[in-house]
Amino acid sequence: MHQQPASELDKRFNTPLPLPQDQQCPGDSPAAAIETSHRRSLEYGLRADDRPDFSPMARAELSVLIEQNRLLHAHAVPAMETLYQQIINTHNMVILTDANGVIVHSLGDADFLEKANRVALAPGVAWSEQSKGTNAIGTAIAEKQATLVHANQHYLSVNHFLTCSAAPITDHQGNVVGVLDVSGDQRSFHRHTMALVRMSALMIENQMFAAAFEDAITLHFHARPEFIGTLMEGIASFSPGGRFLSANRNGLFQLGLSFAALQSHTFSSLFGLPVSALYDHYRTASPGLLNLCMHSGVRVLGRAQLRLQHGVHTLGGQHEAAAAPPAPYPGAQGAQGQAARRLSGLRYLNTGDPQIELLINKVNKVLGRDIPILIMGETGTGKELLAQAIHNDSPRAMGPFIAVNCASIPETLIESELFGYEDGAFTGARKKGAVGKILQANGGTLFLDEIGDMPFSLQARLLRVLQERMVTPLGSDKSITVNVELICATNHNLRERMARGLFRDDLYYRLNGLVVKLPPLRERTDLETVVKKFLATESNGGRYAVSPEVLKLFMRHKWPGNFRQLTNLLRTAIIMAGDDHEISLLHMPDDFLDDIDSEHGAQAGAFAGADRMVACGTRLEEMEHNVILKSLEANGGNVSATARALGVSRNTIYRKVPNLK
Ligand SMILES: Nc1ncnc2c1ncn2[C@@H]1O[C@H](COP(=O)(O)OP(=O)(O)OP(=O)(O)O)[C@@H](O)[C@H]1O
Repeated sequence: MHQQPASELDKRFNTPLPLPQDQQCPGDSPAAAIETSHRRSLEYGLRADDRPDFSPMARAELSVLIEQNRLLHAHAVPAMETLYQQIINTHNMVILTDANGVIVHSLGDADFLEKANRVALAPGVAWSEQSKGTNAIGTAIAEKQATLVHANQHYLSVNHFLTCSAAPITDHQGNVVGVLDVSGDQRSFHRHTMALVRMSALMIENQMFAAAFEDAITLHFHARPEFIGTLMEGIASFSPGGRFLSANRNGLFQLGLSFAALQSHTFSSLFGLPVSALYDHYRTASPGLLNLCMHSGVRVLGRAQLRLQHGVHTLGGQHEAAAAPPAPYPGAQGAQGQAARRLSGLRYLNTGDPQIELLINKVNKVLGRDIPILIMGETGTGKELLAQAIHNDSPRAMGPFIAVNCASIPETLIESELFGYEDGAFTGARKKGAVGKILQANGGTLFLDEIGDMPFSLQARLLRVLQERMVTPLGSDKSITVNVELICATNHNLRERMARGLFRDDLYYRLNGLVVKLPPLRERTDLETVVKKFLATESNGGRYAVSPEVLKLFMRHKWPGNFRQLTNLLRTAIIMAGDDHEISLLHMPDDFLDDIDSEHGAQAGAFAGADRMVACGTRLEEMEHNVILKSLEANGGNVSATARALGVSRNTIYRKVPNLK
C-alpha cells in the first residue's frame, strides 16, 4: 500500500477550510470527522493528486445493480424528484447510491451534470472512501451519519470544486442500505441543503419501513393528528395477531421504549386495545382516526394499514398471546422477492421490450384517472404483477391492493368473498360476519383476475357496485359506500364469451376503459435482461448467470407457461448449480430439454442433445456417434435418408457407426 508522508496530511489540515463558521449548520461534519476520514483515505493508499478510475460499470451491470436495490430505488426516486424541485437551477444534482456508495440514480441541472461527469458523479461509479477518499457519500457510509464535505475537505484535489451533503438511509433494522446526496459547485453552497437531504432521507426510510413487512399491520401514529402522514409520525408494525415487529425512529421515541424492550410487547399491551378492535374499526365504511392510549398514559391518534395477503378476517379472534408467526423480514430468503414484487412499479417492468414500453406509456397516461384497466394475456405473462405495479405507481399506492382470482374460488363462494356477509347470513357463515374483498379494497385497488370466469349471475351485481359505488354485504340491508380503482385481467377472449352469452355486454363495456395486452415471453425481445434481473433478485447479490448455451435454448423455447415457467425453472436451476455460479445445461430439468427437443424436431433435438453432451464433457467422436444414432432413429433406420439429413455420404455413416448392418 502506498504511504503518503505525514507532512502532506498535516499540510492539508493546516489549510483553512473554506466553509465559513457562521454558515455551518448543526450536524455539519466536524473537522475531526473529516480529519479521521482523511487518515482513512491515506491508509487506503490514495494520494490527493490521484485521478482514480472514473469509468462507470457496464449498462447491463448497472441494470442488475438497480434490480438488487429495487426497494430502495422504488422509494427513493420520487423523493429525489421532489428534492430536486427544491434545488433546481442551483448547479446541483441529487444522487442515490447503494450501501457501498455506487451511484444508482442521479438527476440534476444540465450545466452541472456536464461538470459532474468529469469527475464521474454518474450512475455506475463508486464513491466509497476506498475509491474516492473523503467525500460526503463515502464518509457518510463510513461514519453512519449525515455528512457535509465542502470544497477542499474532499481528499482528492480533483473534487475540490464540489460541495456535497449526504445522509445515509437505513432499513428497519438500522442497516445502512444507501445514501442520498446533493452535490454541487462549491460556490453554490447553501446552509439549508443538508437539512433538505436529511429530511428526504428520513422520508425514504419511513416509506421503506411502512412497506417492509408483508402480512402485517402498520400503524402510523402521533399525538397530534396533523403530524400523521408527515415525517414526524411514529410508525410501528405488528403481526396479524398483534405482536410487535418493529418501529421507526419516531415510533421508538414516542413509545418511549427501546427496540429490545418492545420485542415482548403486543398491540394490546402498548395501546390498551385488542387487535380485533382494529378489525372492527376498519369494517366501517369511512373509518376515521384510531384513538389510542399508550401504556405511558399519553393519547395518540393513529391510522392503520392492513397489509394482509389473506384478508382482514385474519385479524379477528382474541388470541394475541398466541400470535401468528411474525411476518418475514424482507431480507429473508424469498420474502425479499415477495416484498419486491409488491413494491415494483411500472418502470421495473420496462426491461427493453418495445411492446412493453408502449404498454407502460399507455398505462401511465390513465394512472389515477379512474379509468378501469383490462389486462389481457396468456397465463403467466405477468398480469397480476402488472396490476400490482399499476397500483404501486398510482395515487392509491398507500391504500390496499386486493387481488381476487375469480377462477380459483368456488362459484358458490364468490359472492360472499366479494361482497362480504353479515353475522349468520348463511349456514356456515363465521360468527362475526366477514368483510368482502370489495370493501377491503376501499381506498385502494381491486384486481379481479380471470374476470371471464365470473359467474354470469354475479356479473350484474358487480356492475351495480361499479356504477353505484355501494356494496351490500349478504344478509344485510345496509349499503356501504366504496371507492375502489378496478383492474381486471383475463386470458379468455371476452368478446367471444359475450357472443356465447357467458359474459354481459354492459359489464364488458364498463370494464374496458383501457385494454392492454401483455405479450407472451416467446415474443419478447428482452429475455436476456429479464433472466439477468431475475437471477440478480433471486440469488441475493447477482452471483448467478446462465451460460451462453442455456441462453440460446431459452431464446428458442416457446415458454407455454411464460414467466411462471421461466422463474420456476431458474429457481430450481440456482439450487442445482449450488456453488457453481454459471447455470449450464447440466442444471436444466430433463423435461425442459425434452420440450426443446420436441419443439425443434430431430435436427434441433440433436443440437440440444449435443449441447448437453458438451456440458457433460463428451468427446467429439462420441458426440458424432450419438448424433448419427439419433438421426438414424428419426429416419427409421434409413441410412440414405440419414446421410442426406446430415449432409454426408452413406459411406461416412457406415464408417462412423461400424456395427451398422
Ligand atoms: N416481468 C417479470 N419479471 C419477473 N417475473 C415475472 C414477471 N412477470 C411475471 N413474473 C412472475 O411470473 C409469475 C406469474 O406472474 P403473474 O401471476 O403476474 O401472471 P398472470 O399473467 O397473472 O398469470 P395467470 O394468468 O396464470 O394468473 C409470478 O411468479 C410473477 O412474479
